[in-house]
Amino acid sequence: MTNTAIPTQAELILPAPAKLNLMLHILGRRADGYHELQTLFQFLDHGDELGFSVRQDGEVRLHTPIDGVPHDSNLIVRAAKRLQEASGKKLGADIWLDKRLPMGGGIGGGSSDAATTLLGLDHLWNTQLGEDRLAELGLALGADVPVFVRGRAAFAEGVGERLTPVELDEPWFLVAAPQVFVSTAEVFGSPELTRDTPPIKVRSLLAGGGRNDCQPVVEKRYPEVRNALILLNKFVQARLTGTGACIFGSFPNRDDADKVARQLPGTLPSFVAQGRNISMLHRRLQALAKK
Ligand SMILES: C[C@@](CO)(OP(=O)(O)O)[C@H](O)COP(=O)(O)OP(=O)(O)OC[C@H]1O[C@@H](n2ccc(N)nc2=O)[C@H](O)[C@@H]1O
Ligand SMILES: Nc1ncnc2c1ncn2[C@@H]1O[C@H](COP(=O)(O)OP(=O)(O)O)[C@@H](O)[C@H]1O
Repeated sequence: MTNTAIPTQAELILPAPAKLNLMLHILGRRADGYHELQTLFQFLDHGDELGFSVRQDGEVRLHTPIDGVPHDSNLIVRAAKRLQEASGKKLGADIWLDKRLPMGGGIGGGSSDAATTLLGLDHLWNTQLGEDRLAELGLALGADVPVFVRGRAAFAEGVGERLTPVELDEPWFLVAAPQVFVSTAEVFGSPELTRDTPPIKVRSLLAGGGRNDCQPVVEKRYPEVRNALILLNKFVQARLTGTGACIFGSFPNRDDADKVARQLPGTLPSFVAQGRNISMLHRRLQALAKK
């Protein structure tokens, strides 16, 4: 397949997969206002794609702008510059992005782009920083970046930085994207948000259960999300990922998920993808390391 967003001269092309929060509990609020969470992350085999080439002049240039996101605020550029600082490398990069994931949807596109940039440039610049340091750099960019750097499905605690890898089933998911922007800050700032869910052990979670504590708040404040949940719930148990707006349901095989996708209205864009315990990014990097 040709990729028009990424030119053939790119030295390295890597995926930036989406994630789902299969459950998300809010345990409390810290002194700095951030919320303590317990959440279960799994990757999808669907995502953005990034192309990278080394520049000798030290400049970082993203050639595919995102509407509404200034060049230097893009998480890709911020990740590249943090890596330059931390590694002391004088090299730069030309970067291209094929944006396929809906933005601000709770499926982690921006965080995943940042992690792919950290790992892609770590490879091309040969920084030798190691995964722990890269995850630390990622955390400074966003709470969801470390799980993408580690690349293993995980039970996350704290604000998402304490990760316990888990082995989950890998079902097919139908992910639908209500056409509304949900503000993460608004959801966490809502007086009606449940903030006192008791902590659970990863073992009991894997036995089934869990919910998304943000869902009632988002359903109440965003009718587009509530209506999409009502619709998808006619076919499968539907749930919010992160703070939304995306919702998902799981299926034992691709055909069943596709059948439901075909019955959704054109006003509710969706995609079908398989859950993955090892991210596509890590699979690709492992394959490169073997060459
Ligand atoms: C809750 C999750 C679950 O995956 O939601 P999604 O972004 O994926 O939907 C993430 O951890 C989101 O992390 P992150 O992406 O870093 O959050 P930001 O957009 O920076 O947060 C915006 C605002 O939400 C609040 N916030 C965010 C995360 C958190 N654990 N507690 C909070 O109180 C803070 O007020 C923060 O300023
Ligand atoms: N490379 C990027 N891709 C997507 N969003 C980005 C990027 N860089 C910065 N952003 C900003 O981050 C916000 C959240 O993006 P995203 O990661 O897609 O959502 P979520 O955190 O809900 O999963 C966007 O609305 C945008 O303003």
